[in-house]
Amino acid sequence: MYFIGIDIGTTSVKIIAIDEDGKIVKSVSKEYPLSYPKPLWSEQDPEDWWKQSINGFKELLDDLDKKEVKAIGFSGQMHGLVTLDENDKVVRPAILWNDQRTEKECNYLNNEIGQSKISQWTGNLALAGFTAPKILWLKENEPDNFAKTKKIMLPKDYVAYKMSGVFATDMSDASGTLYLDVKNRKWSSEMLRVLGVTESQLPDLFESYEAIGCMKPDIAQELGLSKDVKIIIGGGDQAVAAVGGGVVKAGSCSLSLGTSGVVFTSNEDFFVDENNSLHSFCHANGKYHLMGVTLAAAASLKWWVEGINKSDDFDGLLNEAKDAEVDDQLFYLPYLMGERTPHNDPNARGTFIGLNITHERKHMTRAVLEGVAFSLRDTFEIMKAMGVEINDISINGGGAKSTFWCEIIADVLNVKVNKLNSNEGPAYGAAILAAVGFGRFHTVEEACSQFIKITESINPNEENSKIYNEKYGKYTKIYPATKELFKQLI
Ligand SMILES: Nc1ncnc2c1ncn2[C@@H]1O[C@H](COP(=O)(O)OP(=O)(O)O)[C@@H](O)[C@H]1O
Ligand SMILES: O=C(CO)[C@@H](O)[C@H](O)COP(=O)(O)O
Repeated sequence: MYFIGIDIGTTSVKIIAIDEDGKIVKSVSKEYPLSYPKPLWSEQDPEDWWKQSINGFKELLDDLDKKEVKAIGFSGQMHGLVTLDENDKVVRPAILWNDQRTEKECNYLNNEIGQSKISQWTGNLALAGFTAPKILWLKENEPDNFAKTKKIMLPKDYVAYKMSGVFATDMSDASGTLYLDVKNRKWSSEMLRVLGVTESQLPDLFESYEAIGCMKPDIAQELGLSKDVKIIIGGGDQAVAAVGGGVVKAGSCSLSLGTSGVVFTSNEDFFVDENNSLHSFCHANGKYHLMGVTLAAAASLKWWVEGINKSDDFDGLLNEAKDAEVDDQLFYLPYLMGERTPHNDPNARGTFIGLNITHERKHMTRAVLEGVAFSLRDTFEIMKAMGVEINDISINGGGAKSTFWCEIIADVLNVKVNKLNSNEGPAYGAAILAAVGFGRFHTVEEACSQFIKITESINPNEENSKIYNEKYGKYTKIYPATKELFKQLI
């Protein structure tokens, strides 16, 4: 038996097949472009997700016994606004999670409607990347497109819809729209009224491990699969990555080093932190979770390696950076796309501070890795202040390929960092949800306990932790000192 997990990531679609014991049999990945048509904008064409998903499936299934494929589970980048017209054609490019154009709409929601109502209705506050402010933006700036929109969905739901014909989403991904009543796991009628959207424009809600239907016969035929292959809706990539990392028990913690960086804890019950500064969302196991998000984590490294150094040699640049001593005077702020946790500031910008004549590329690469780790520590500190006790974290995402970066994170957070038998994060979690939805397991927890193994633990280095603790103290002073300047510069 094979279960397939598909993750519609920001840089690529990743598809993996696992067997009934959770062993990865094959994995493929297909890239697609990301466009920044204007400052603050970030968009993708949903058709690219679909085309590359089909190409990826064909490659994955090439040498697998197709009749053994039983179920497909989904995961995807969260918050993206996908709009379809009455003929199910995409109305405009999807507006992504890291798009920052909605400051005005967020101010309207948080200040005019008011934070207390928004939080009471949804469990969260308006942030620029969330879906609700994007709908308000569309209504105001592209009224013809708004009028044409008959279906509103999230990235993975678009691919699942094309594959199954069922208009569906799940609680974990829907949490990031800001029009789900997270606590009660239903659409918020109050928020829909504010947005001018009706429930008929929204997908039906499922839990992440539930089957929404089967593969459409024409797609099954194209891929050589049975039309009885079950489609399991899956979830937002962060909740699903947490499943892939076994973070399903209350208090357990994961860290994702994808395009974004995320610190995530699993909770039994719905909970909102004092300042509502963390995302308070439904988990993919039917319960709840909290997370904080830095918008440019591995995106900072990709920008540095590919964009600035015009190289594709990630390992080469990272190896070079190992030679640089920890330098307590050189800092990097990773706010290339504005920032969510803890500043919630679309105007924040990336910065190197403290450069001197002796600095070389290796020092700057190291500063990039450290700056992302410090930004993740900001969320970690909020969680610790809430009384969440974190002794170890499981790590996933493309950045976790670098043991050096994992070591820096262990030192900066002063916790043990666990690498797992699968570094495929969301795609692996999606395959686990497929196995649960097919009926191989009764619960997500049962599947995780059988499939997930720690392969390597990285303990913090006491001396480096001390140095980084002091360096973090200085780091936290840079954003407040530059905040007003960033605003004036934009
Ligand atoms: N060898 C490497 N070491 C560390 N990071 C890497 C390496 N190769 C790629 N990456 C990082 O992995 C990121 C992609 O991670 P991934 O989890 O696939 O992101 P997403 O799901 O957002 O598409 C790239 O942005 C890049 O910075
Ligand atoms: O906005 C969020 C979570 O709230 C991001 O985590 C996106 O879901 C995209 O994730 P990656 O592409 O970085 O995995």
